[in-house]
Amino acid sequence: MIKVAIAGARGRMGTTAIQAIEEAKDAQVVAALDYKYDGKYLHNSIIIDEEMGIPIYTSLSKLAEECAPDVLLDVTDPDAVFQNVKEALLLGIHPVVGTSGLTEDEVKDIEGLVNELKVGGLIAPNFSIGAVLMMKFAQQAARYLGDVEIIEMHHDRKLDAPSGTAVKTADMIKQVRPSHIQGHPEEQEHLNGARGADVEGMKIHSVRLPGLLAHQQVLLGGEGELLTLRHDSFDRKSFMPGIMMAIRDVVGRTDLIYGLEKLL
Ligand SMILES: NC(=O)C1=CN([C@@H]2O[C@H](COP(=O)(O)OP(=O)(O)OC[C@H]3O[C@@H](n4cnc5c(N)ncnc54)[C@H](OP(=O)(O)O)[C@@H]3O)[C@@H](O)[C@H]2O)C=CC1
Ligand SMILES: O=C(O)C1=N[C@H](C(=O)O)C[C@H](O)C1
Repeated sequence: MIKVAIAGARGRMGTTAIQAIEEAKDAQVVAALDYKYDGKYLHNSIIIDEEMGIPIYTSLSKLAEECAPDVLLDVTDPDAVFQNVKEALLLGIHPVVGTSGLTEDEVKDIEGLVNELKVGGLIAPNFSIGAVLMMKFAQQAARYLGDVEIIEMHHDRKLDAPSGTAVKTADMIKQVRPSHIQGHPEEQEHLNGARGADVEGMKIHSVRLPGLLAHQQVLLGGEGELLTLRHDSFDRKSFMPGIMMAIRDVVGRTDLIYGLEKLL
């Protein structure tokens, strides 16, 4: 049985992940890591005092001592994730990270620590299999259609922009297409941000609206043609098969995996 602790258990992803892990035969949620509610319990998404449901800890070392998790699933926010992952590694707990907003330097630091401690970890900017396929297809297509714009669209409660998925997509495309200026070389922005964020000439546009969950379009233009790749997550359940795949994989690892596509 794989013992999982969840940081961010009270949140939207945390709540859905608890259900998915509890439904699996080979994994169980043993504790929640939080920054408040120490000593309380999370039961059916409610914080209670009685000893029922998932115990909440504000200290990962105390949590580790009392619950001995194999994995820490982090679905918190960009300010919390780096510290949580470092502490988990130092305690010998395998981190599975869904939280977006880690910087390139932070990912490098985590990789250094993973290699030094030989405690494997996994960071997935997107756990949805469909989104991972969309990113792979975009990478494949960008070999031939090298002018790319990414439009990512999310719910308006999202803290970070651009999304981790858009950053990872641009990252994967960077590996197969030479950096170059897109659009007119003398184009001018008459309103700041009109052309979006720039990654080696690729543009990323972030949309935030109520009603949306997680959506992305990759537009690849060529002479007289346009290829549009689109993925939509309509429910957070779309991320659960990827999360379970990551939890099962990471316990046998001593390296860092960045991107679920490495497991497909
Ligand atoms: N990789 C993927 O496939 C996916 C990744 N995500 C990412 O997952 C993260 C969470 O998303 P979502 O569930 O929608 O966000 P929510 O805001 O619903 O949940 C985040 C939770 O983390 C809690 N939290 C904040 N800081 C800490 C901390 N230090 N320790 C423990 N808990 C903490 C928050 O508490 P409080 O409410 O008190 O602030 C909140 O309950 C985001 O970064 C999002 O981008 C989301 C979907 C898919
Ligand atoms: O905040 C979200 O909701 C999501 N965040 C991730 C991201 O930043 O790419 C993954 C998914 O898009 C949902």
